[in-house]
Amino acid sequence: TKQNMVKISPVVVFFHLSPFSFIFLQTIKAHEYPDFVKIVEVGPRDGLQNEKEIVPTGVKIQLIDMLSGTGLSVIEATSFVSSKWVPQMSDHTEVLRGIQRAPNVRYPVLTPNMQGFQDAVAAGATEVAVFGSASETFSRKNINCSVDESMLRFKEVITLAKGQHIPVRGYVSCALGCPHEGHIDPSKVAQVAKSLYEMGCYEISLGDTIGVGTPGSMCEMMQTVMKEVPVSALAVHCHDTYGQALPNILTALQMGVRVVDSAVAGLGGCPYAQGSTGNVSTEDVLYMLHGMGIETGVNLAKVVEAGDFICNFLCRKTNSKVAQASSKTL
Ligand SMILES: CC(C)(COP(=O)([O-])OP(=O)([O-])OC[C@H]1O[C@@H](n2cnc3c(N)ncnc32)[C@H](O)[C@@H]1OP(=O)([O-])[O-])[C@@H](O)C(=O)NCCC(=O)NCCSC(=O)C[C@@](C)(O)CC(=O)[O-]
Repeated sequence: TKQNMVKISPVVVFFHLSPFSFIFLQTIKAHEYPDFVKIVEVGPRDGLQNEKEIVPTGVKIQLIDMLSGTGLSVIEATSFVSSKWVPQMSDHTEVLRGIQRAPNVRYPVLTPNMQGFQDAVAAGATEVAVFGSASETFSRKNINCSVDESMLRFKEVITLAKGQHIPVRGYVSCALGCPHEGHIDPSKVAQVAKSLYEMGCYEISLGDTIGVGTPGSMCEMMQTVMKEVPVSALAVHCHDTYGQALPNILTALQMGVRVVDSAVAGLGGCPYAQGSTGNVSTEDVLYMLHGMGIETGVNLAKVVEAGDFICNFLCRKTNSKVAQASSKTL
């Protein structure tokens, strides 16, 4: 049963993967696994933003439309950032205007500042996300300003969004490590997450931008952040560089997280985080959750189809282990 899994899984996961197992086993307070987990699909944005060859707008639209028919309730569609910085997202307006919006699906877009927010709203955005960082160096390289300056920009965006009843999600990048600074103190993650939450972000997604975290560091970071932000408002966003994304997600679920970001076919990587590989794949997350008896409302086979579509276009093998396995067994 789910309850039994809660009892044994911390032992299995922490014993094998973390040198700090015993410390964390003492301190972790396992929650019962939830009946339902919300998946935030970030493939069309985080998945594609790092692609060197420009993906045609029609392909992006078709991918989003296919994902809209899978049962996903949130699909991050694009970002309203500078085309000079991220050319792949320069067709943001056309993408947002071109998709067939399904009635029960939300399509948030990234907006780093007022210009991005205004352009997004003009293109029809009804939900946005601001993205900060727990690393000072990453913040400068990613959005060209300090962490404190970014908070001032986000405050403006959030205030305006609130006035227009537009929900704002917040990201904290480098929550488990930075490509430039290495270790990031969990208290810094907690501080940025708290600021975003207090400014009015309804949900804070904690990003392991370069996929270096382990269940040990995830547990420590979550414990610190949960002192400042209610766990019901937290999501995890794991990249799979070191193959730790699923155990990290499982750890977050054990600690009460109920929202998981993932990308179809495990596409992705941040253009300002060299060496980081794709996001955890939506297919692998779904397979794990469904296997644990946790519902997501998402049809795995349809997500695999969407993954096939984009991988065929990119002439690339999927990063999803589940999609690879199912193509052999089907
Ligand atoms: C943030 C900016 C825009 C600041 O860019 P900047 O150059 O510092 O901006 P500026 O205010 O100095 O303006 C300079 C020029 O940029 C323009 N500009 C200014 N703002 C915008 C805008 N919103 N959209 C379009 N254009 C914009 C502005 O109009 C001006 O144009 P010019 O007069 O030179 O022709 C820039 O640094 C940028 O676009 N950075 C890219 C950030 C990005 O997309 N990173 C990847 C996403 S984050 C991520 O992947 C991590 C995440 C979320 O997935 C979680 C995780 O894994 O950790």
